[in-house]
Amino acid sequence: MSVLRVTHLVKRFGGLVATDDVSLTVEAGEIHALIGPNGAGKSTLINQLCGELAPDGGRVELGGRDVTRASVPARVALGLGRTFQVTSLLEEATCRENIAMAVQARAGLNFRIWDRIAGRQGIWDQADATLAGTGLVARVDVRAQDLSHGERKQLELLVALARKPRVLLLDEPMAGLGHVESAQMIAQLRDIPLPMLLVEHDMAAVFALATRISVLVYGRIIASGSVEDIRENPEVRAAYLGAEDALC
Ligand SMILES: Nc1ncnc2c1ncn2[C@@H]1O[C@H](COP(=O)(O)OP(=O)(O)OP(=O)(O)O)[C@@H](O)[C@H]1O
Repeated sequence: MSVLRVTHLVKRFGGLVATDDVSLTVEAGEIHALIGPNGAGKSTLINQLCGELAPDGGRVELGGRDVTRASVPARVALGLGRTFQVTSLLEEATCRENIAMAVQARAGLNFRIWDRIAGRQGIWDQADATLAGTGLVARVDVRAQDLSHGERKQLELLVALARKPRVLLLDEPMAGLGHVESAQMIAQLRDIPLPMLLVEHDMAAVFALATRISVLVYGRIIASGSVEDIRENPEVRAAYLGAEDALC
């Protein structure tokens, strides 16, 4: 059974078909990358998977359950985790607090009784366990607003992981990162033992991480296959005309 299954998904904005009969799966143990030129419909697809945008047709299944009409929180509760193109951090809170709040949200606890609940120490312990061995371990007490762009991206990923998802949707995790930070992010993603759908423009990162690649152009998946299949596919190269170096 696929961890995530999308079947014949359609989304229209007026006359524009932004997601045009898209079918794809994310299987256990795979990093399925979704690539495509600007405006191809990648964000529109992710937003439908998360429940932020209702599809006009088709079906989304999470762990075999139909979630096509399910709310965002219902999907999170079923194990859907995501990172965002635009930051979702609590700026005034430290790294440790950002993660603790994600742990707490998963536990469904009330913020006002945080100091009184028996499980308080457990929340901090889980936050520390999430941070242990990561590039942020020396930055646990730094506020999100004082982190570098690369550190913020790392923290966003850890916040998503603190919710203990079963599958991760990653929306451009490399965006805005320099060479060194990208390498760190690739290493961090490689260490995560979760199936992922990775939307990314950075082809070096896609080729380094993906076990399967699907190519979206004008809302349609025009090719899907291994890294080698996609690199050599003439239709894909044509879709990236002008940016062919990206596929080398
Ligand atoms: N809310 C909306 N209303 C109308 N059109 C929209 C809306 N959202 C997206 N679109 C259009 O749908 C198409 C797909 O956009 P989308 O943002 O999903 O592409 P993308 O592949 O994520 O692009 P990028 O790589 O630049 O982020 C574009 O033509 C866009 O202009």
